[in-house]
Amino acid sequence: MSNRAPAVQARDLTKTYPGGVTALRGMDLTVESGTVFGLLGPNGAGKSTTVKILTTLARPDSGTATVAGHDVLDHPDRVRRAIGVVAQKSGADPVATGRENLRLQARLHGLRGAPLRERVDALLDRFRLTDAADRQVRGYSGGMLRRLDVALGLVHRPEVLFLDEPTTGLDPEARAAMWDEIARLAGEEGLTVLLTTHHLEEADRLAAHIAVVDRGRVVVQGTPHALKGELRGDAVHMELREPVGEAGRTLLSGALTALPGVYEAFFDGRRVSVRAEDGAAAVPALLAALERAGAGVASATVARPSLDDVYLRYVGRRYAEAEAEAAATDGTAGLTLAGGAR
Ligand SMILES: Nc1ncnc2c1ncn2[C@@H]1O[C@H](COP(=O)(O)OP(=O)(O)OP(=O)(O)O)[C@@H](O)[C@H]1O
Repeated sequence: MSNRAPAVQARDLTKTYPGGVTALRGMDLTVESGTVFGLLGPNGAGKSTTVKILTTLARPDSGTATVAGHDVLDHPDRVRRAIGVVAQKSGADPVATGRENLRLQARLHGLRGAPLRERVDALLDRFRLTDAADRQVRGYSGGMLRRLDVALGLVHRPEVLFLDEPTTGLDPEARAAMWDEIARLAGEEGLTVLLTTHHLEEADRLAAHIAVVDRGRVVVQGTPHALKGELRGDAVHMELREPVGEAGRTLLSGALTALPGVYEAFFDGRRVSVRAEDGAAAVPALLAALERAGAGVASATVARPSLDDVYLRYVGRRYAEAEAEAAATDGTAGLTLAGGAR
């Protein structure tokens, strides 16, 4: 970890949109310089609103934030010079070529002549776009377009790069390639990357630190390893033959956690998840306890705790459930976990 000042610091940010939707309820964040930080949460958790405030596109109702040492409210122009922003939607001009897009961006940042050409060539090379440089962007694949977007965000050598859902809409191969690119950014260039994602696996793979966001605040943060490590033992997931009601859940929960070496039980429809000191050893007793309580079990699996289990532990519901809830409230198609909900 670096001993430089944090790249991003936010304290107690709140924001309620006109119409009464409260997006942030006391958001606190500290992002160390030179790291990849993941803001992880389901759709509607408040990630984009946080990024809008940190990139000076929105004002909080209360709270403070600094980015690259500059206060976002007092010195928005300094913040803008220090950051690169790659929005969810591409900012590239589809009828211009990749090179033209980069040249324009470089000119907007005051580059001219040889330094401009060198910077554009270096970025085309760095993001494997040299061969496609003189083709119109509208013919680019999803992966190429995302790489161009990141290159556009880096033209002026920002200290902090904001990546909003960097792999949404990419196929698995392009997503894996993008993950490599992002990992390289922080590793090689000392850049700080703040990425927002609702993709559990993405946060797990890329981020040195993760803040799990739910309903406008951070519920837990730490390294993915530490977060998973805090969950002692194994996760045992069981599928019941029938869903259980509220009263049944309390009863079953009591019966399960009374077993030796079993810590916690969570219910989600027909799914029951417990954490157990030794998952495999606990399964027979768990199955017997459920059968005794009249709940038949269709299947059981044992796994090491995942970020999904971390989410369940701190938020009290499954990640996919939170996504579905957000989609139902917003009317958006929020279920794009793409293999991440484990
Ligand atoms: N301009 C706006 N006006 C009113 N409500 C808004 C506006 N922008 C966001 N919201 C609401 O604020 C809440 C938080 O939204 P936000 O976009 O910050 O979440 P998010 O975690 O980034 O989700 P997503 O990935 O879908 O963007 C949501 O309930 C959303 O509907």
